Amino acid sequence: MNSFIKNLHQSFSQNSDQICISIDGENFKYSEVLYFSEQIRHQLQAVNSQNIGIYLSDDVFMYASILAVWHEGKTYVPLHPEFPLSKNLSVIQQAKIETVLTSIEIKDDFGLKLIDSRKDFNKIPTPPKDSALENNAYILFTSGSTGNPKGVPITFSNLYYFSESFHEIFGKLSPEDSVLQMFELTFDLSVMSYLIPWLNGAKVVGLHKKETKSLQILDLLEADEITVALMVPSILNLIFPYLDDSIKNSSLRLNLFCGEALLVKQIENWRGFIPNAKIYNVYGPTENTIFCTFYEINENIKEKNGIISIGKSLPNSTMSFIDENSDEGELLLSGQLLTKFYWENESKTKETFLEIDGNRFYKTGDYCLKDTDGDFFYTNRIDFQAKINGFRVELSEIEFFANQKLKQGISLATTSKDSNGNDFLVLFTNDLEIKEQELLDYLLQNLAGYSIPSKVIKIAEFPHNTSGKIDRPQLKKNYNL
Ligand SMILES: Nc1ncnc2c1ncn2[C@@H]1O[C@H](COP(=O)(O)OP(=O)(O)OP(=O)(O)O)[C@@H](O)[C@H]1O
Repeated sequence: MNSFIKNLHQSFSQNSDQICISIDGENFKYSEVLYFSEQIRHQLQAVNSQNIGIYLSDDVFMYASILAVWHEGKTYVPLHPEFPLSKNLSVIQQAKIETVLTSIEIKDDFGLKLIDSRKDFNKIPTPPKDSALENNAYILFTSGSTGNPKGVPITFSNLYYFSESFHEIFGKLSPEDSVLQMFELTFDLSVMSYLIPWLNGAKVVGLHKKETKSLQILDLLEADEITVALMVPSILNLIFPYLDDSIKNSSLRLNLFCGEALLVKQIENWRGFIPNAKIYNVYGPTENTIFCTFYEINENIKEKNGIISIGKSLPNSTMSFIDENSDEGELLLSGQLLTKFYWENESKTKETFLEIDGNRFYKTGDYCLKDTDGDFFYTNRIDFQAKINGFRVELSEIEFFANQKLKQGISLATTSKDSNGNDFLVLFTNDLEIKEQELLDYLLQNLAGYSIPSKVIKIAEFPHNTSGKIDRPQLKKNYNL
């Protein structure tokens, strides 16, 4: 049994009477989740192909399916009911999926063998099958906003090192911990949110879809006495309207943010609500297993342009720039958390990974800076960089000054092309009160003329993608930009 599966298996046996999953008001013990997973395994035994699709909504069977796939020595590939059929089909085709675990009625005909996760065969648990550490635990297909979705295979070894690093920096959890799990399986922050609790006998509290996400999160934090939560910063924008100075949450002890730039502004509003929590900004791409940096947010927050530092590397991962002597540039990642390649996509692999002196590096596409203490700062995605009339414009700088002027909410700067093919700047904000002219005047006092947006668009709410991040392409599409 590989050391990752061994740790997981041990935790399931040692914690059999603890609550493993709590969802939609129902609690399931570790022994029960294991039991469900054995029923699914029973059906998987007849399946030859390695990659198994999971097409389930948030219920206990979704989690049991993951365990079943791993215990059978196979790899899971999440599909998504909210993805367009063409994307699900592209994933199925690329990953050569022949079997899908599901319990919801699939209206789209995938032409595949579908396994109902809920069938009961009265099977008692058997030990996990042997599988190598180098086998893939899951393959995630990224959003593909820039073309065909690309598959990122993450091995048991990657997960083993991630969990070791997590425990070293944040400490082990205990069966007394309740961990909020608000992500779709297609987004790898879900993996931290169920895996770390599973390895420690803690409770995973899942979100169910019926209610508004923001309200549900606030409710669950309180009612389930959540102690650990990983969130995307955007969720704070949705939660803020419901926060009240008189309400405090006392149970949350560890709150991690990942996935997008975290703003000082957002944390200042939030930290008063969770007085007992240690708050960290963590950073990382899917290609380097969930996240690979950490920065603890204390009284004196390190920031650049209002964006909080992403800090230093987790153990088992490294950060560097191509030019060793420089303290800025495109961030490169290397180490034990790194995927080996894009799934069956040699050209993309060649384009994105570097080999220097026998070591492999991943080019993140993120422009970063490093200070003299060795703390890193994310500034922008290189492909988001704008050129206006030949001048390089930092979108994050425009957002920084705009945010200073806003009374509430945040701003998001983007570019579009006019009919002559020239870039122009657009600023979105969800502060409906702010007067456009006041905002532009303030920007004029602080920025060069070419950095002033030609258009300010006020919106009640930013669109979010299935990962919960602000959906920039959708936002632009909504306004024909
Ligand atoms: N703490 C953070 N601060 C700033 N940016 C972050 C942080 N964490 C993650 N990111 C951003 O998210 C990216 C990784 O996200 P992910 O792997 O989910 O893919 P994506 O780039 O959002 O989407 P896709 O590749 O599917 O189009 C990072 O490269 C970085 O740009």
